Amino acid sequence: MAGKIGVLALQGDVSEHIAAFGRALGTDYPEMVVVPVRRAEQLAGLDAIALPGGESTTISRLIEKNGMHRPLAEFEGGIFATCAGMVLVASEVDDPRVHPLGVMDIRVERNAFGRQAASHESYIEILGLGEPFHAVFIRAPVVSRAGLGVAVLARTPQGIVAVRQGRHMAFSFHPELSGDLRLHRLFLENLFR
Ligand SMILES: NC(=O)CC[C@H](N)C(=O)O
Repeated sequence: MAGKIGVLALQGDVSEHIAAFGRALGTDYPEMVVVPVRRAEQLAGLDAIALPGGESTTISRLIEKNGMHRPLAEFEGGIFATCAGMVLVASEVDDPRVHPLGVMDIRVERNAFGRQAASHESYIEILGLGEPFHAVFIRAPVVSRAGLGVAVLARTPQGIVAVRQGRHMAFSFHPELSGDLRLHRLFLENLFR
């Protein structure tokens, strides 16, 4: 199947997302490519887009500056959002500097793990995966409210850390950093089934 996955390339860990999706497509989707996306026109023809980790206030500002808020909010493909990306896909965020896209019915709290646990790694259970997942949290957000149409895939004592709504998935942690591509594969299966 030919097709394209975009990675929003305004700020954040863009190259890690490009590499991880490239590997996840591997032999299962050999004709698909991964491309960086910086302008609204580049959204046309994408099957999905990844919103990377980084600084959500900065990415939000750049989305506005590049006229991409509405095109992203209306994007019809799947969205794979990690960390700052999870903040951006929300419908409600605790920080007024972020103008979220409202594509998932979730409320998100930025930097919700407090100073001690701000950055840490742990194995967590995720719905749909047989074995625990090595999750890398870096000043991670949590979901404090998930709407009725949202499937909660994982939670920690601090709150919900993985969600799916239709074709979209969002994670508090960074699946693009741990070398485990099961969540990328789950996303692709969910997108193309
Ligand atoms: N690693 C990350 O993406 C951190 C996200 C950051 N705390 C934010 O809300 O923008």
